[in-house]
Amino acid sequence: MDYQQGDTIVAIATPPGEGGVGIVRLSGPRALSIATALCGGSAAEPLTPRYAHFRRFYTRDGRVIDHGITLYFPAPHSYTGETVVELQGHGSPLALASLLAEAIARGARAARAGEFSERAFLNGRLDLAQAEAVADLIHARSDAQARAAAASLEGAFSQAVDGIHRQLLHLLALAEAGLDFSEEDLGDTHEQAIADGLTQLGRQVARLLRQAEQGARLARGGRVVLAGRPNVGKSSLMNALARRESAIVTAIPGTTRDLLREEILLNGLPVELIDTAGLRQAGDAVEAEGIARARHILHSAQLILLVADASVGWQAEDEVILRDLPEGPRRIIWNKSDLVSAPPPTPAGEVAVALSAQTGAGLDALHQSLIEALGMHGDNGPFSARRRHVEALEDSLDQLNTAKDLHSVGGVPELVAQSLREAAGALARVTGQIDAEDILGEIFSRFCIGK
Ligand SMILES: Nc1nc2c(ncn2[C@@H]2O[C@H](COP(=O)(O)OP(=O)(O)OP(=O)(O)O)[C@@H](O)[C@H]2O)c(=O)[nH]1
Ligand SMILES: [K+]
Ligand SMILES: [Mg+2]
Repeated sequence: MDYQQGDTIVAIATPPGEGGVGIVRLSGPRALSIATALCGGSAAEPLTPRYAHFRRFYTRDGRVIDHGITLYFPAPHSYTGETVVELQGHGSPLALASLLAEAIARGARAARAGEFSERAFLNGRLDLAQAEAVADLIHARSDAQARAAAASLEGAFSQAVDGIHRQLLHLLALAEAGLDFSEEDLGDTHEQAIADGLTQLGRQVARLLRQAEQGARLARGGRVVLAGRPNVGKSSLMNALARRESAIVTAIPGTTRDLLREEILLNGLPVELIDTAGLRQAGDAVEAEGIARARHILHSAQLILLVADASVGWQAEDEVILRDLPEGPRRIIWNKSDLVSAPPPTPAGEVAVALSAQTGAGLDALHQSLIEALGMHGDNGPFSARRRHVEALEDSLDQLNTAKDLHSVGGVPELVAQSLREAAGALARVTGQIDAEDILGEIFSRFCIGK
């Protein structure tokens, strides 16, 4: 894309609210002329590239809105690859809103969410995986997430993808060379080289896929839902895990009605805990709504903790709840174990953890069980990734395996080459070298405005 084409976008790049500094960012062919006008027009010295100018910012009728630093980045040496100007004033929501309105009045357009990063991608300043890492870094909620996103932004993931992509194209060239000659011409060494290449690339993609899965898990975090009969101690357990009195605990069954959320860190990864209303025949409309919400949220859980009362053992009502749970990982939690000498028998085929939310006994074992059930043990992966990347790598691996199978039985060389081409294409989707248009809206709309 020619960076001198298209409109000029503007946004407040700093978060909403009061702060020391507030930044309005312009990008596009008219960024310099609009910023110059905002800074008083031709009366002031022209802006020098990458130089911090102290400037007043004016309305069209000459009123001073604020003053601060103006930075000018001529295309293509900017975040977006277009001409960018930043006006860095005070973090006053009203002054920033005026500045934004003035820029729009002078011909800029309010930027959509993620539009600066989208332009950076379209202008080749970032590949797609890196642009996604920008959003992941901004939204990171744990140190491990931030570090992984920074690694992706630095290109750790993209370089691994590109490296394999290059080798795949090389192998494809080799396979295609075979199409023009009969087998006798090229001989066994040629076929052996293709076989070796397929095996080796399969291993590399499989390894990268595992890392991407770790990275995606890391970026996503986990959601754990606490469910069970009234009064078994779901809210008590939530408070014990969150280490604060977040939920109301009383001896009255049906205490919790709304969904309650707390975030905890497990092995450096954020996990969202959700406490729910006790599941039973509801007493009133409020409780009925709480129970409906509880049942609904169970479907989005990565892990369900079905809490039961160790002092009374497994009840018919527990069994009904267990049978109604959606498919997926779950654990039985024998709470109130402080009241018994040994936990009661657990239903066959279920994994249980005995603990006491009140005394804290058994909480460490629960932590371990959560880490294991959510696959959060060990290495968090060297970079952040997303479901989209994992799927593309899976496709690539599938195609490589197909090529390998076809080749090993002496299948049609054209089909081997076709599978290799598809394997390369799937990799290219990760970094957005191909098929990017369809997903840009989806990816960048989740960014914040001004990024
Ligand atoms: N002895 C003992 N009592 C507990 C334990 N955990 C919770 N309780 C008591 O059990 C009662 C119910 O606890 P809650 O945490 O409100 O139970 P809940 O499952 O959230 O109840 P609802 O929100 O009404 O469904 C309270 O009186 C708690 O003090 C425990 O580990 N040991
Ligand atoms: K209760
Ligand atoms: Mg409760």
